[in-house]
Amino acid sequence: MATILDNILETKRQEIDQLRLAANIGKLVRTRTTPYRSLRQRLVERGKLGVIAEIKRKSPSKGTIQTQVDPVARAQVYERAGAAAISVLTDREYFQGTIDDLRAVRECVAIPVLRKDFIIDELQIDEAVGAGADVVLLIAAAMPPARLSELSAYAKAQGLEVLLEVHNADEVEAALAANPSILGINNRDLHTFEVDLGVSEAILRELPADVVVIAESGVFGPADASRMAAAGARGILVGELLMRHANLEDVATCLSELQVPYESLGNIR
Ligand SMILES: O=P(O)(O)OC[C@@H](O)[C@@H](O)c1c[nH]c2ccccc12
Repeated sequence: MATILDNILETKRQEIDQLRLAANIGKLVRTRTTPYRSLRQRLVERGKLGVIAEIKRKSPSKGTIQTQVDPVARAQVYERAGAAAISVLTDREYFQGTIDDLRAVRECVAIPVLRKDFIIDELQIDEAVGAGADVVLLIAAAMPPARLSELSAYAKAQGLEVLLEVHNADEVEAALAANPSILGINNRDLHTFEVDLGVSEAILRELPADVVVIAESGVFGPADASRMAAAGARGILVGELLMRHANLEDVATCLSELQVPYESLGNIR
């Protein structure tokens, strides 16, 4: 049976056909005026856990998460509350985002912005460049290892950083061979939606210490954040917890509490 990831990738192939048409008639913006900002550097330099704060209205596993979303106001609060970067879900069909959300966010903050989508083609990377993204997500489960390396190299050649997402030990080898800027370990299985923070802990245990890692999904409070930091993650990617708050003051408080200082932890990698 087709899983949700299979369905999403099928939709992406149709969107890429549209992008190709746009590119052919010169309607795909590939140039940018804004400088590139390094998320990797921000994660390595700070003495506390970095939070990549996400803008996500809806998801296939949770349905509608928040109806009142002003991406610009929210992004500014994320930045003010100390986020290491902002992740913008740009998939329309399954997450109710758009590339225009990313463009709007880029224009109102100075911290790095991640294009979060299901990227399987160079044209989507071109589009990310044009919209002002600093980092793109590539998902190991979405393509064969050789293609992963190809797209990673292409994105880096455009000046972007690559966040490469894995979910199990089998994907790690291909991911590291693609030489990502940052390795992301998704605690959520994109086929079954099952979430387990133990996934990050298990994979981190086997990784060389010089790999910059962020733990993605399933963080629902400071205790979870501390757990991911203690396992050796430099950062966490947080969506639902922040998005459930409609009140932006509450968003800021919630985000501040997740940035746990490394000194407070016992066994840091
Ligand atoms: O809402 P959460 O559980 O905090 O998760 C955020 C983020 O990790 C999640 O949105 C995500 C991680 N990898 C993805 C790939 C595609 C779409 C979404 C994702």
